[in-house]
Amino acid sequence: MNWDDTPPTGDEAASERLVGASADGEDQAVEAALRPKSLDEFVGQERVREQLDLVLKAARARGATADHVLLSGAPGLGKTTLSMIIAAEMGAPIRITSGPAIQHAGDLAAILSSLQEGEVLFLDEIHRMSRPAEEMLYMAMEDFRVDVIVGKGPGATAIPLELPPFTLVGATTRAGLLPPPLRDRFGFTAHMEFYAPAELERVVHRSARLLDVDIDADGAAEIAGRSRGTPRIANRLLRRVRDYAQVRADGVITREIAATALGVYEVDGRGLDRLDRAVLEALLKLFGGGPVGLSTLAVAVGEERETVEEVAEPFLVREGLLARTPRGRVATPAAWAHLGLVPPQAGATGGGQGQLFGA
Ligand SMILES: Nc1ncnc2c1ncn2[C@@H]1O[C@H](COP(=O)(O)OP(=O)(O)OP(=O)(O)O)[C@@H](O)[C@H]1O
Ligand SMILES: [Mg+2]
Repeated sequence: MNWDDTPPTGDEAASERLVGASADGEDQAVEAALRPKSLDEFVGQERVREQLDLVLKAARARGATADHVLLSGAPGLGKTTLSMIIAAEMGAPIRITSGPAIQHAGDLAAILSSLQEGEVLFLDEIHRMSRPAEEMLYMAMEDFRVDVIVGKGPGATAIPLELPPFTLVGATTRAGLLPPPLRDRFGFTAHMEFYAPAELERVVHRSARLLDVDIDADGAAEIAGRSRGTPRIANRLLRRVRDYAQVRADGVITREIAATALGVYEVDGRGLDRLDRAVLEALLKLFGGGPVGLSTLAVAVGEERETVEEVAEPFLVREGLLARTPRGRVATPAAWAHLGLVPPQAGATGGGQGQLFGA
């Protein structure tokens, strides 16, 4: 569970997946091209957009620098995109860095002292900043001032350094890991939710237009439905379906083309991929729907514990297909339905293990 020091194996496994939400190398250039440039272009997240619109408009009207903004939400929901939009809407330059890149307080001092007035400092993965840097940031955010320590030991002195007013935009996938003093120093916190299917359809249509891809309404709906509530995944699936439409069809993306193409890539109608389905299938077919311990389940699918827990399970839980209980992993009725299997008779539950059901 310690994401601060060692990246989990699950993270690595996630980056290879078509339905993984984190960015991988292949995505970066296209991703930049598909980024909305203004709040108006930004699809969905109505509440966040309206609140942010007010914050930015008010700051602009006062001729002031906008309040610090914290963006929290799962990977691929648009945090980096929004940070760039904030800068664009304020007509301000943006400096981009990340928590892990700031090892020492001195690194942060160097960045802060070189900011221009009104500049947006985007601090990605802010929960992974080092402790001393974090403490320096408190003062910088509140008083636009830092104390630069010169020298070591008893002879060390703190030299106060005035900073120009700037807007810190912090992004985190794990708001819960932020120390309260840091969280409290943001004037505005935007919590980004997973996108509704209709919103993802709009994302798909917009990206298709930018990529010059022909797609009909049903085709977009099919891709949206398999995108796990995440624009990054929607864009990635769209590109794979485009390839398929180009090579195996006339280039136009219809529902049938989208479904067949994503079938080739083993992304099912609900956005589950091979790993997700393997976990569900083992849970249902080998363990009668559970409860079964995580380790046992992981061995059954031939994966690491962490991979099952961090890569497959979060989405299965979110989708209401799997529950984590004190006694172990349990499948919900929706899981049986999704795999087209019949649950065991009521009353036959309890031990659960060793029963074989379905095909
Ligand atoms: N609201 C949106 N409307 C249209 N496209 C979006 C929206 N949000 C995100 N995207 C698209 O999804 C991709 C990923 O977004 P972004 O990089 O901003 O996510 P992120 O939250 O910063 O992810 P991470 O946590 O991995 O850094 C971008 O290429 C962008 O085009
Ligand atoms: Mg990002």
